[in-house]
Amino acid sequence: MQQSLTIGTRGSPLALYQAYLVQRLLVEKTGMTPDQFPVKILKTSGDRLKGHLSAFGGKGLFTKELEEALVTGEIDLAVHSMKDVPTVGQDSLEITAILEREDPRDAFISKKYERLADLPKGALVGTASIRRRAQLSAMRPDIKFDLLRGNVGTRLQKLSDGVCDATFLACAGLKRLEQEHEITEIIDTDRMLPAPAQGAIGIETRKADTSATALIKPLNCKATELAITAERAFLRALDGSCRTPIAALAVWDGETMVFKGEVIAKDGSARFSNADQMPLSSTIEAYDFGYRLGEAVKQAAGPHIDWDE
Ligand SMILES: NCc1[nH]cc(CCC(=O)O)c1CC(=O)O
Repeated sequence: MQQSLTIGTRGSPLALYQAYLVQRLLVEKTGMTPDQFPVKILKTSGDRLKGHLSAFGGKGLFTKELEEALVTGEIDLAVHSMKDVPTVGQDSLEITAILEREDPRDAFISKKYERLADLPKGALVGTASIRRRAQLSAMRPDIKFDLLRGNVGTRLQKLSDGVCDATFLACAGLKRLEQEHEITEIIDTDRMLPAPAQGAIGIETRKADTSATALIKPLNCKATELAITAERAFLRALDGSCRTPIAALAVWDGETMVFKGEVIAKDGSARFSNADQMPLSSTIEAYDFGYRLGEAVKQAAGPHIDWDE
């Protein structure tokens, strides 16, 4: 009999869904049984705090404890939303597989208005995301913001309670939680470019754990891996933390990667973007491509953007 591998995850419904998705895929691929992939819930600092994520150091809030548990061997696999994974990680760990990406777009959700364009002057939007806030401010300087924190279900409940006029959530999470019917309007990526890696799930392992690596590797989706590599390289070139509003999306046109990335001032008053396309097939090419585009944006944005404070 094969050994068992413990899957570590946060306890939110979305995190749990993702952990059990990985368990199911592993069972399908390996012929092993679900109990050989027990799921262990860990609380992360991101699950405890209130307020703006960026005000708490940002980096790794939802992943740090999972990575520590991986290092100590308490768990063998960590399942992450790649959007929440810092671009600089632990040396002894690696993202071994990235699952096929779900819809990367953002969804506008409101009980009062049918479209984003219908929001009246001075409407109150609930979001803890500095990227969505900056992008929306650039489009609509009149909009007011309120922090809306908590997991997807909590936020939807608060919206129903009328604490704000609208919110934005990733389509991916809503689809996975079968809450797609909550979507009021899907926002095209030309209007709101998603966070780097939005919609992608990654599985992290210890580099030294070659048996886990061998089991996980077949779950990797190459097209998604290359896209996420480029988007995260763009992010890394611009900012190691998550305190600057940065967006990036790579999509495929056949063998050609079509990339767009941007950095926005927190108040939406300045915006620097870059787009390019290139046929590529290796992670090194994807990384270089995204990194170069990020460096160019950083150069252009320079003093116009408040990088960190
Ligand atoms: N930071 C929270 C977070 N991390 C990943 C997702 C959505 C799922 C995904 O992008 O894969 C969300 C919630 C949201 O932004 O709506």
